[in-house]
Amino acid sequence: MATALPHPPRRIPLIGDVLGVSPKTPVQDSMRHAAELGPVFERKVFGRSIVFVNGAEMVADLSDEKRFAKHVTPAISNLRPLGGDGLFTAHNEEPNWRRAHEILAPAFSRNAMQRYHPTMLAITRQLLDTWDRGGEVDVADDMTKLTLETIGRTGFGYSFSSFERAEPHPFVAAMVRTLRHAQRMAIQPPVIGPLLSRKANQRNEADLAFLHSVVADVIEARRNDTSTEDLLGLMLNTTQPSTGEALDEDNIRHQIITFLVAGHETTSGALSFALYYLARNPDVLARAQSEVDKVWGANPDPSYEEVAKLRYVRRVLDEALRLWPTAPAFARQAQVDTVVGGEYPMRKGQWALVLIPALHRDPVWGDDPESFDPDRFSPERNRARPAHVYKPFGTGERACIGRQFALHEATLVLGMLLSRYELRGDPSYRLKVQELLTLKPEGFKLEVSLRDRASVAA
Ligand code: HEM
Repeated sequence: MATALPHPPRRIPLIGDVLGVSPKTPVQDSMRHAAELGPVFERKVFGRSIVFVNGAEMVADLSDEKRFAKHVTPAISNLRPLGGDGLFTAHNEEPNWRRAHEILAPAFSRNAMQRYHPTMLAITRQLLDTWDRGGEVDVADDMTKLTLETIGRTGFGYSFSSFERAEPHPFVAAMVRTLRHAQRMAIQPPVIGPLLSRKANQRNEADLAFLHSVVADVIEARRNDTSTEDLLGLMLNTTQPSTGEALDEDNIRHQIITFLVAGHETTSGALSFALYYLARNPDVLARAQSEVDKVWGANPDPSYEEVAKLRYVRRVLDEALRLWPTAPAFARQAQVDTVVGGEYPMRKGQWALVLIPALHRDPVWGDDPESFDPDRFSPERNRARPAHVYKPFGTGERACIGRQFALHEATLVLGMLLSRYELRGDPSYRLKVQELLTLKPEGFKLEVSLRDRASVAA
């Protein structure tokens, strides 16, 4: 942006705005700056400047698809060794973006969701089998097992045997390390940084090779299968409707890794935050539980259609994603010379980062944006809010392709857990948000026990 922007105090020449910030919490540090500096501000790190936008009016401008499009930031570019020109990391003009987007669209249709539903339910029941033993559960770990298994089996017919192992699948450990590596690379100092990270780079190469080998196995297992019922079937056996072009094998590998990562990290975080807020808010928990009992009855076996009937549970999820949108930022690049927020000129090619958790605390959300209130998402209050103030799934053509998948899966799982268990959080737990490109409540545990069915029936 051409106009001088507010920036954090104590800027150091050459180094920039690094005092008082931690490489482990870039999002939460930026949220603090947003609260102090207002709807737009700039941070400099080692000579690189990033403009952060979080005001509702300005985000509405950035959401205008005629003037702005997705920008692949340096942080996303660092994920290219993992995702290549897969959907998430592709530049807008790369032909494989539109090709894959068209080829994969049927995998996210209502029909496809109906097909995935029994698998999602079966995997949820595997989680219930382990929770039925009662006692303390590590919420983020269990939600990660569940969501990885769900995308693996519904998308690729591949099981990570997540519930049969004591430790998470090695794919998860390798993936977490590569995400951490990419996050560190995004803020390392020039020249000295690459020298210091030689060993870490070697480790990262080994992790990438391992991730690609898992994916090669996933493809091999389906080599002679001609079905087109899931993501992999569509990629192996169909072509782009508008051109007749197929995806090449390199790109298919990148798409699989993309979906395995994008398809589980964010949903598992969303479920974990929702459970955290349920445990913290007994009134909300009681209301959600009573909705599930009323709509599904005792011992539920919900059909696809019955999941969307859990209106209040869905609001709990929406509100958890308001406070902690688990993919916390997206970037927009000007396609023309323009002005945002009525006063900030942006030249064609300039870009800005939308800090979603700060947008979700804009004054349009009322004077107590930190409070957890699922009724913010009642139909009346939804209608009363301006457009473009709620963006947990990004915006425009490059918004999340898996939105309905995530919402169906998460509502189903929350409904099943609410129906079956008393959920008690540790009252001394203080929310600690872990940042690893996506957000999660770190170290959050629940004490679970089977509900007393007599009281459910009453
Ligand atoms: C609560 C869960 C989820 C959240 C909060 C979320 C959030 C997002 C956001 C914000 C973007 C846009 C990123 C950008 O503009 O740079 C995105 C893109 C994407 N998401 Fe999700 N996502 C979720 C679940 C899923 C699931 C379940 C899948 C797959 C089954 C998925 C696959 C993708 C893909 C492939 C893209 C890139 C789309 C494109 O550029 O064409 N996501 N997601």
